[in-house]
Amino acid sequence: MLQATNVSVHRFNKTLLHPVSVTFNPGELVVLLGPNGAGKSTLLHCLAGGVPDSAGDLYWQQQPYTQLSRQFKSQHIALLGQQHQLQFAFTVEEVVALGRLPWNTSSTESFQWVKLALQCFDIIHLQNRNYLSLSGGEQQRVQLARVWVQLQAEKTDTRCLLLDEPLAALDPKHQLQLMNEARQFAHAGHVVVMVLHDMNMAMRFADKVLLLNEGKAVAWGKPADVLIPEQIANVFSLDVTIMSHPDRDFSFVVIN
Ligand SMILES: Nc1ncnc2c1ncn2[C@@H]1O[C@H](COP(=O)(O)OP(=O)(O)OP(=O)(O)O)[C@@H](O)[C@H]1O
Repeated sequence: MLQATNVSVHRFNKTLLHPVSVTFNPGELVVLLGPNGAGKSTLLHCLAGGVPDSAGDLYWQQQPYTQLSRQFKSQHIALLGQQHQLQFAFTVEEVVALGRLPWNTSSTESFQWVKLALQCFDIIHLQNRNYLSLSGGEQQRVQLARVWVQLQAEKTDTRCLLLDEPLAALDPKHQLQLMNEARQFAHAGHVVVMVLHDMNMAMRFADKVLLLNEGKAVAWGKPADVLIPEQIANVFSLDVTIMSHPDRDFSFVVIN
């Protein structure tokens, strides 16, 4: 369980994130939604423990972050931010293997996880390619594979995957694959929190949605309870209709 208590960020005389308290349970995929500048990435980075000037408290499985060793934290909590800067001509396999750095596992075991990740994110055919020569979407899949291997272990204790706009640059098939993979990982007993702009992906895949606006958490709950026309009008200034899928058990948002 990941618990944030009164987490806030105040910088340059501006409150980027007003105090927010929220608990992310194992087994749930949570989507952070909100307009540009709402504070989604700021909150996600706070959850990763990577915002030194944030206030409030963070707990992983009831333990304060401040008591977790760096190695334990990076074996249990992985963040994929929006930007990945890599200057060196590593191969795809080498970039994915960087995710194994927090682990002292044998190279054989590491290689097995890397191989699985290459299959899982459909990049096995790119394995020996120079990362810098890949397209944006291919690079994104490599980075997703890197954070995925960071959390893999024989032990089955709870882990936490934090993804900032992971669908950006992915084509529709790979978007769907990623959402299925993330949901499967969450439902296996882990915590998954991701920032998305796609309300329909949230409707379909999220167990819960946290809606942010102007640095404040404004709604929290099941997607169908949060993503209602009045709320969407207030937060996104959009006029929408919610429709049910004719054959499947989810609704979707149509912008009028
Ligand atoms: N270092 C900084 N200095 C000043 N303002 C900042 C800084 N970092 C972020 N902000 C501001 O904080 C606010 C929240 O930013 P954040 O990146 O969390 O938004 P977001 O909801 O993820 O937006 P987007 O959907 O555009 O990615 C924005 O108004 C942004 O301009």
